[in-house]
Amino acid sequence: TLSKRHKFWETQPVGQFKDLGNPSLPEGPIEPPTPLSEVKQEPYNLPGPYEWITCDMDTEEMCSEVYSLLANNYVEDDENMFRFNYSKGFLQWALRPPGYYRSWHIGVRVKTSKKLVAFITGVPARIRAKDTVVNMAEINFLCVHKKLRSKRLAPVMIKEVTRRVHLENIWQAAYTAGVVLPTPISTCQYWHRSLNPKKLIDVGFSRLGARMTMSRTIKLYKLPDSPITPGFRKMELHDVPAVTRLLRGYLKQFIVAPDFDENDVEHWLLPKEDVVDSFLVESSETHDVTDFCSFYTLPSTVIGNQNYSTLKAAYSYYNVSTKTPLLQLMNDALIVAKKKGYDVFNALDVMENEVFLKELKFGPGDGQLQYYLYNYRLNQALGPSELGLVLL
Ligand SMILES: CCCCCCCCCCCCCC(=O)CSCCNC(=O)CCNC(=O)[C@H](O)C(C)(C)COP(=O)(O)OP(=O)(O)OC[C@H]1O[C@@H](n2cnc3c(N)ncnc32)[C@H](O)[C@@H]1OP(=O)(O)O
Ligand SMILES: CN(C)Cc1n[nH]c2ccc(-c3ccc(F)cc3OCCn3ccnc3)cc12
Repeated sequence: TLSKRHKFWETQPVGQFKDLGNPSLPEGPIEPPTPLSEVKQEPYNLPGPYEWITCDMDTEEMCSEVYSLLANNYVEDDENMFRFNYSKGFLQWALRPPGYYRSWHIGVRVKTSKKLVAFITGVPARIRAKDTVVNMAEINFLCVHKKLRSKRLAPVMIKEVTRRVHLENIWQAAYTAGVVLPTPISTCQYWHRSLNPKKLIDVGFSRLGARMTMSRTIKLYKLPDSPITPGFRKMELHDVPAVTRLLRGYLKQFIVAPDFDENDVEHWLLPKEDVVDSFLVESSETHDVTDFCSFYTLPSTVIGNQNYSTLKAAYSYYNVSTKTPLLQLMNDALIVAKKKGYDVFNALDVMENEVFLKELKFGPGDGQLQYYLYNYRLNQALGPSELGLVLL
């Protein structure tokens, strides 16, 4: 990182590697807002054959085009064995939260063929950094078609989404990536818990442990048929106020976390089939909601395997334990995920997750997820357990 030149990122208001040793720089915005009249009014120039398109995710046709671009060209693991396969329903959910801007769903297409060849998105979010709640854009789904890589298209995409976010008078952003850029606010490790070990070994996701047979491995990961916590049930619409109170109280302990209100909780955490699952523990005597757990559904395409085409993966989302031990709560989450046919349950070591990762037989993944803020300086990097933010 110190030797690498970041010709684009060195021009951006982000923590720079050269500033790492300099603790006296003030925390907070790196650059002041620009007067709206001075924000560039017209889109950035694209290379000749390409044009911008604002992607209306409400239309089935556009949603399908975005789905296919990502399904074929989005993030792969380091060994190019798996590629994220976000579903159309998931993308519509992820991109249309309360207060979303259609103009922040940005595509690049070929002028002649109209083929979608690149994409980047932002959604509005209120993020608290220490004691300051900041209106931010969460940037995601940056994707350039495999055939158009290494042509410096990504910096143009990033500048264009930045321009459109500025036009809405928002000056900060949050994003995560598997690559190291100037400069992570936190580096997190991802972990995997096998639910269907036979399939995971067949597709090469996992390997049979030394001195382990397949039947011994299946036994090792076996789970009960039903959750064991009394009062454990699916979240419903009428639970939104109680879950919001529970979650807001819990997230206060983290240095960076979303500032969810009831509208946000209704959108992000109410169960949606094959998109997001959420459960809570309601005390039978007091009817209080004492605990909460959730995971989102993100399949991965298995690249080039005869027997399987897809890996069904659940990703730990937001979890709160105030009465049920987190270990027991997350074991119930594993049990329902297994029951629903998931092959693997993934989690980052953020929040208090390290309490359950080893205990519940998660294994460490082969990479890290870097967290970033744009135009907002924090003077020291955060440990994963100081982070209360999960991006999709
Ligand atoms: C106030 C509002 C602000 C809003 C904006 C905030 C910032 C939002 C930032 C975006 C957050 C997105 C978060 C997100 O979506 C989650 S991270 C997932 C990103 N997508 C993928 O990995 C999909 C597969 N890969 C691709 O499609 C391409 O490889 C991409 C498009 C990734 C790069 O296309 P390419 O053809 O391979 O490369 P060039 O066009 O030649 O460009 C090379 C330059 O791009 C820099 N680069 C590479 N990967 C990056 C990444 N993941 N973030 C940021 N920058 C990235 C790289 O360091 C270099 O700059 P440098 O020379 O300075 O080092
Ligand atoms: C977060 N969101 C921005 C998508 C995203 N972009 N880049 C990434 C790099 C890692 C993870 C990740 C996050 C949590 C997790 F448990 C496993 C993960 O990746 C496994 C490796 N992998 C990559 C693709 N297929 C499998 C997500 C992402």
